[in-house]
Amino acid sequence: MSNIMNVRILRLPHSEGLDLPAYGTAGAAGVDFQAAVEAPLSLKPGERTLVPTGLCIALPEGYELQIRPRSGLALKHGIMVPNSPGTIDEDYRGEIRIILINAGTEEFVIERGMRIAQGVLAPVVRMQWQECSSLDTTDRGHGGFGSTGH
Ligand SMILES: O=c1ccn([C@H]2C[C@H](O)[C@@H](COP(=O)(O)OP(=O)(O)OP(=O)(O)O)O2)c(=O)[nH]1
Repeated sequence: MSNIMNVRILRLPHSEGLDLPAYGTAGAAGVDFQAAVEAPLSLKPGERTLVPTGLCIALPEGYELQIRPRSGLALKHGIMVPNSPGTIDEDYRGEIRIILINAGTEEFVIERGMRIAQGVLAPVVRMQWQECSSLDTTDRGHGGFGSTGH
C-alpha cells in the first residue's frame, strides 16, 4: 500500500516488551493492538471489560482511528467490541483502551500480548449544519427500517 501517514505514538510503562500495533500483511487495513494486561484476564460468557493497550497517539488533523473486532476471535470465541467501531478522536491523548465482550458460551482468557482488536485510520469530514424549514422530496421519503420489504 502506498498510502502511508506518520502517526506519533507514545508507549506507557505497562506496554514495555509488547510490539507497536502492526499490519499483519502488506495489504491489511488495520493494525493489531495487543493487550497490555499485567496478568491473564478472564472473561466469562456475557462479561465485558476494558483492556489497556499501554499506548497513546496523536492522530493527524482530520482523521480518526476506528477500533474494530478481529473476525477470528469473533468466530471462534464470540469476542466482540461492543462499541464497534470504537472512535479514537484526533484530540485524544489518553491511553487507548479496548472494550471487549464475551458473547460466546465459554470463558475466554486474555493473555498479555494477545492481539485483541484492530485499528483502522479513517478520514473524517465534519458537518456544518444549515438549518432550514423544509427538505427536498425523494422516492424513499420517510420510509425505512424494512419499508422496501427486504
Ligand atoms: O474504544 C474506545 C473508544 C474511545 N476511546 C477513547 C478515545 C476517544 O477519543 C475517547 C472518547 O471516546 P467516545 O467519544 O467514544 O466516548 P464518550 O463515551 O462519548 O466519552 P467522552 O465524553 O469522553 O467523549 O475515549 C478508547 O480509548 N477506546
